[in-house]
Amino acid sequence: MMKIAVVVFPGSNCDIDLFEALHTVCGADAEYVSYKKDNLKGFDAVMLPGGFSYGDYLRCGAIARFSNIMPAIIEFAAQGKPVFGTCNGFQILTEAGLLPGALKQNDSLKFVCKTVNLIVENNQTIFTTQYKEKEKIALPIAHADGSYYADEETLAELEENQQVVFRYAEENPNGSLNNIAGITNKNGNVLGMMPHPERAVEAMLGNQDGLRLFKSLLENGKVATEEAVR
Ligand SMILES: NC(=O)CC[C@H](N)C(=O)O
Repeated sequence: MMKIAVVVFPGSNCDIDLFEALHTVCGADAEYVSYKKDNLKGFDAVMLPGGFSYGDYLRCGAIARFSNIMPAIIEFAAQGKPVFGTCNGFQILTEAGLLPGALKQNDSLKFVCKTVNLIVENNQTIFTTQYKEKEKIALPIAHADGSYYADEETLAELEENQQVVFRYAEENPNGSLNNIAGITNKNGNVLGMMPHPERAVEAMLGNQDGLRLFKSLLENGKVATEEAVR
């Protein structure tokens, strides 16, 4: 079974949701890993939770990116192993240079907390095979800095390589360019997204649209990891 690291930074507040989605709901082998650690030995995938790491001082994710654990995450990603970041996790991945572009303050200059519709633009990533192509799903968002920005050249490249995985459907809640809600790196093994799939995994709570993201990874991730180390 895949072993998944849930990295905890000072100020993370979605780490428990992420852990429970993996462990309790999916029955996966998940483990909390402190930002103080300097290695990811024995893990097959790494997940960065949402929250307010270092109180969002300077810029969201800008301080967390200098944590002890980051060189190990960068190396892990370079080996082609699965790395996932939601919300603040996405911000940390862009700050660390593992994903292109940046997350700016929402156009409204307000914190936005609601459920939005998304289109699954790429269901061929290791994180999305259980969705249908162009499927419309609903996921919660909760952020102040979710406006995706990249220069024109980078945007064109993202579109051409099918790196845009999730796009806001009818309504763009934050001003993201090209309605981008989630992207992968060129290799497809690093996914960052502003919406929170871990908050939509239980029928009792009214939405299970996030569940298939974790199930996709659990189904495909082990293969991806084995291919990466070969
Ligand atoms: N839920 C989150 O991870 C929020 C991320 C970040 N603190 C923001 O407000 O943009």
